[in-house]
Amino acid sequence: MKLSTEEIIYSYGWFSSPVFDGLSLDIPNECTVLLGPNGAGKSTLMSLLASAAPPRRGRVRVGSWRSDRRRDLAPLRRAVGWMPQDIVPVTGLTVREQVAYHGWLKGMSRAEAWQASFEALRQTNLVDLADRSSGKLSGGQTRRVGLAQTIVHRPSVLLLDEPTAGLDPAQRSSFRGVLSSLSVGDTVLVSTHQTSDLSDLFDSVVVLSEGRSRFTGSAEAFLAHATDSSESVERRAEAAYTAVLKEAP
Ligand SMILES: Nc1ncnc2c1ncn2[C@@H]1O[C@H](COP(=O)(O)OP(=O)(O)OP(=O)(O)O)[C@@H](O)[C@H]1O
Repeated sequence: MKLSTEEIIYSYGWFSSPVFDGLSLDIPNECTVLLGPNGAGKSTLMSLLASAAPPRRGRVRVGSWRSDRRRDLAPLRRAVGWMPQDIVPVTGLTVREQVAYHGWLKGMSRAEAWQASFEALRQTNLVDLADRSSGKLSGGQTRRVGLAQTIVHRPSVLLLDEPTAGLDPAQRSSFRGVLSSLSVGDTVLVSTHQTSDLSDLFDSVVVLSEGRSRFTGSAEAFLAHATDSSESVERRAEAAYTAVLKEAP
């Protein structure tokens, strides 16, 4: 599904300098990794793509919907599943209830959301934890609950903001396994600082720096920025990232 920004201007306050000052970006229609240094604007971009925040100027397009057309906002938000960095447990709910609740928030009926929650838990290997209190889980389990509640309404576009941050290598590997086996979303955008972590998952790459796009293209074109092609994909991804950031904007 088409996912793009057009001439977006956005700042967190009227008097602060803009995070984006006319950002136009076409997100490729596949699994894309979003890279960029701290403060580059990755999380802000994700929240704008999910229409959780309105740009001051410009628009987001998701499929045929536009964020600057009032009647489009509800279907646009339903088409998108956004997993922010912090997953907040809903006090007093079990894992399955929390996942179903997010389906209901996206416009599903209660019965439909309850039904869909089981499938989301199955896809994220959480069926065994369905009746556990959602506030009493490990970091890795909480991330998987975050993923389950993001996919419960079967979005066409999936936005995952640093989904593996703070996880140990085993949990990262397990989360990656879950991610690669998901059968939702024809457009998936994953922000990360761990280039190596997701190298086997991404088809294309976007690099942001200081609110500007520094690279958008296929993974192959991205890796071609690394000079030593005999290195592993992980090492080439790191070298390519450094090279792209060093190039003149
Ligand atoms: N709630 C906020 N209020 C004010 N400024 C903010 C807020 N959130 C982010 N910013 C600023 O917006 C800019 C972009 O931040 P953002 O979190 O989008 O970057 P990021 O690329 O996701 O960074 P990181 O990799 O550290 O998560 C930064 O300059 C940041 O200080």
